[in-house]
Amino acid sequence: MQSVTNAQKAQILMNALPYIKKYSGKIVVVKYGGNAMVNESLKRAVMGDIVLLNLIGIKVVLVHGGGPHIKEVLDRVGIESKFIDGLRVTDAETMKIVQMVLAGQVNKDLVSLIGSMGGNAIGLCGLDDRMIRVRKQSDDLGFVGKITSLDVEIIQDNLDKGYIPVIATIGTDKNGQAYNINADTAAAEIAGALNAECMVSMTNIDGVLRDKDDPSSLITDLTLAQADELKKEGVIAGGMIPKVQCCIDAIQAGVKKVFIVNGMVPHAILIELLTEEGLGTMFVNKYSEGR
Ligand SMILES: Nc1ncnc2c1ncn2[C@@H]1O[C@H](COP(=O)(O)OP(=O)(O)O)[C@@H](O)[C@H]1O
Ligand SMILES: CC(=O)N[C@@H](CCC(=O)OP(=O)(O)O)C(=O)O
Repeated sequence: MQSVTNAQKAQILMNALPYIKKYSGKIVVVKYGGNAMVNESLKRAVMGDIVLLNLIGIKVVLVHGGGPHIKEVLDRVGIESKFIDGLRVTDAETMKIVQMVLAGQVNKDLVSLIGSMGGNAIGLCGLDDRMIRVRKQSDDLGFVGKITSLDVEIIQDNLDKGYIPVIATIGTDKNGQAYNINADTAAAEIAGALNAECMVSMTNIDGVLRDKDDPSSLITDLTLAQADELKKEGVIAGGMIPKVQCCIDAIQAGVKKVFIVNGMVPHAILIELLTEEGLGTMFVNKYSEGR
């Protein structure tokens, strides 16, 4: 590897200055999908980025998924994973496991990792302070919740104290029954309710591609009108349909910029937020000043 001089290192830090100024004091919601949590070293790199953003004054909220982790435990107890339009069919037994895995294992592992890297994280799920209130989405899906209201005060309070809130996407109905919520959907709603400056959705592909099998066909900038057009053309398919819809919803809820980035690229969040180039797909309401 080419060695970097101290002067070059200093210049790299200076190049980030305008971006640090832009985001410092602002809220950034990061959605970290289970498919991008492939190994410990990558997870560490992502949590390191989050700690760094927090230490330069950015108010980071981490909303995590954990679909593959849920599947692994369901497989172990002999329950088959079933999905309708990308949402997990969640019976009572499955719901117990979803809560155990998301709010227990995945949430606390991320909190602990952030702590080990010098950050202060606090683990929450939508049951805490009845933060995420839901109703049953449909009888076919069982305990899958549609968000009816969000009370983000507990997130705001923790941000004000300098904590990094780490949120598992379990909701509650008015009787205290727990419900499963897709993590992208919850992240977009949380970002909107917090009036976040930006949302970054980390997945296992570079962003929205014109041809999903050709990484060179990455679409770097998308207005809402163009995103709608790509959906109609069928360019956006499968798991990307709900993900893009969540990005559109977040922009419509007032989030200024929304990115889909490849969480398998080490330091993807830092590259996207703190450099001129960026690396994934950026959604904007209409063309503005660029990244
Ligand atoms: N136009 C497209 N650009 C990128 N990915 C696409 C596109 N159309 C379909 N996809 C598929 O969507 C997948 C991402 O969705 P998903 O696997 O549900 O993400 P996650 O698990 O991170 O929420 C990609 O891996 C890809 O196979
Ligand atoms: C209703 C529903 O489908 N919930 C998701 C929640 C986890 C999630 O969204 O995880 P990823 O971000 O890793 O996909 C599930 O049970 O898999």
